[in-house]
Amino acid sequence: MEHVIEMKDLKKSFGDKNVLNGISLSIPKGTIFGLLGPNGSGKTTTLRILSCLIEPTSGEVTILGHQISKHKEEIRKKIGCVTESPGVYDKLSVLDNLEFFAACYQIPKAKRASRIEFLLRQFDLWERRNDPAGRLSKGMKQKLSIICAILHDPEVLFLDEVTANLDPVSIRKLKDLIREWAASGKTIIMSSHILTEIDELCHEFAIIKGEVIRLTTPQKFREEWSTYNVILDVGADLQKSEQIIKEAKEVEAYKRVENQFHLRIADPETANPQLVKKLVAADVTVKYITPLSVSLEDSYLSLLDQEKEAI
Ligand SMILES: Nc1ncnc2c1ncn2[C@@H]1O[C@H](COP(=O)(O)OP(=O)(O)OP(=O)(O)O)[C@@H](O)[C@H]1O
Repeated sequence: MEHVIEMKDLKKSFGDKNVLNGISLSIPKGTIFGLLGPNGSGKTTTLRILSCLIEPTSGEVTILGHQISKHKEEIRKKIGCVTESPGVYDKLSVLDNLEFFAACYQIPKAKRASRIEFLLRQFDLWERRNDPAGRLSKGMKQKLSIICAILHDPEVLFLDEVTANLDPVSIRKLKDLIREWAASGKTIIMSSHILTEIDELCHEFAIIKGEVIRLTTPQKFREEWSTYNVILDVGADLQKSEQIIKEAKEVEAYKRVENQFHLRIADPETANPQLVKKLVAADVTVKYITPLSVSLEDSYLSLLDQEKEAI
């Protein structure tokens, strides 16, 4: 598998404060990769190192085959980054900001105007093209910094809390765009505190707290933290059902939640029908049996609780 980004034992200290204690991650081409972690866990620091904005204290990063310690200029041409604070010039107009970035990225003059117009229209900023960037709303400024980051059509994108300040319609559009970029082979690393965003978008994600404490996919992570995976509703036949559930070899664990049972069943597709047969044979009315899904947020909070207890 082609890894577009390789981080090896990345460490970063600010003075005597160790912020990154050895992050190693490999990210394949076309992946949307999430960075998750509590405040101050080092997400922005990691993204700033990857974006060549700050130097690591030690460790190495390779992006698209170039070592960051040796080939920053090569890397900068091929990456785009959206950081928490939009890096646009308030006194310049929207168009002049983009002209400036286009010149920095050495986008050929013949292509600049059409590329800029295309992106401004895509992000609903065309009508505001002559306004100074300082007069844009926070969300509009965020869109402008996204355009600045993708103007040169980079192969790798770093997005730090990219949906902050955007309205729901713009967030939906941006999510679709992020999926399109990945489908076209771009590699994206995004940090977010919004777990549904990680869940909906990311193929894989790492939870970091100075180091990687979990590397997983949204689905695997939910499965890992879901103690119960099936809901059974038997109406009024609670006692009789409980006896059957207790004795059923298909059920690994269960708990009663009001008028329902939450069950842990290893192989629901084959085990559920057998359990239902047993219940029906005992004259229990099975109202419904359905998968119990756990949100990524529940799983994440459970993990952080467990980490706290371990300290
Ligand atoms: N330039 C700096 N000088 C000193 N300390 C810094 C600097 N930049 C970051 N830090 C510290 O490094 C730690 C990690 O910060 P970072 O911004 O990477 O966290 P984060 O995971 O992005 O947090 P958040 O979710 O709050 O955005 C924090 O304790 C922060 O105060």
